[in-house]
Amino acid sequence: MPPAADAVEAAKRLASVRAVDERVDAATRVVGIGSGSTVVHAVARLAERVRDERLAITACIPSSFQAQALILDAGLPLFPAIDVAFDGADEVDSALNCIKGGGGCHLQEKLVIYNAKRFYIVADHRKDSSVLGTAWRQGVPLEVVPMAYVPVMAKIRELGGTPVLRMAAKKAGPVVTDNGNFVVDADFGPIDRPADLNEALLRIPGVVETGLFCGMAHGAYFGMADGTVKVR
Ligand SMILES: O=C(CO)[C@H](O)[C@H](O)COP(=O)(O)O
Repeated sequence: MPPAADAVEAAKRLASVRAVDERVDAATRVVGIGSGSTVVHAVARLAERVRDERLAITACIPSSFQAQALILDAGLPLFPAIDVAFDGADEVDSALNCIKGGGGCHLQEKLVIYNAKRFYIVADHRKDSSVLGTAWRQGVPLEVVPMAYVPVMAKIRELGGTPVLRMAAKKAGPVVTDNGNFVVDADFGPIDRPADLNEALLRIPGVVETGLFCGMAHGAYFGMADGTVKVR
C-alpha cells in the first residue's frame, strides 16, 4: 500500500527542515531556491529562522516563477541589496542625466540601477555633454511592445520626434530585445527637459521603458583623450 499523502508530506518537511537547519548558518548570505512541493517546506523553515535568529540573508535567487512566489510570500529578500552599480552611457548631460540603450538592454539596466544605492557612469570623453541629444544623435532608445510600434511611432512624431525602428544587422527584421520587444530610437534633437520627456514617453501605451536615465547617477568617470580621467 502506498504511504498516506500526509506521511509523504511529513517526510518532505522533515528533510527540508533538517537540511536548512544543518546547512544555513550565521554566515549564509545568498540562497538559491528551487521548485516543487518539497522546497516549499525549506523556504518556510528558512523564513522561520530568518525571523527567529535574525539571519542576515541578503538575497534568495529563484529558479522558477513558483520559487519567486515562494520567496515573496515568505517575506524573504528576492534581490540582493546593490551597494554600487557601474554602467556605460551614450551621452551624459551637465546634471548627470543620461541616454542609455545603445545596446538595447536599457530596461534591465534601469532595473539594476534603480535598485542600487549608488550608480556611477563610466564612459569615454565623447559621451561628456551638457545637453542630451547634442552629442548622441541616434535618438532616445525606447523598448516597445511589438504590436504597438506603429502607433508608438505616430505618437512620437506628434511629440516632435523622429522615430526609427531599430533593425537587426544580419536579419531581415527588427532588433528583438531580451524581453521579446522592439527598440524604437526617437530623435528629439536637443533635450532641454529630459525628465519631462521621459514621463511623456512612458505615458504612451506600448512603451515599456525609455533610455532616459534622469536623476539616477551619483557621478560620472570620463576617460579623456589626454590619458586623464574627468570625474564629475
Ligand atoms: O546603455 C548601454 C547598452 O544598452 C551601454 O551602456 C551604452 O550604449 C554605452 O555603451 P559603450 O560603453 O559600448 O559605448
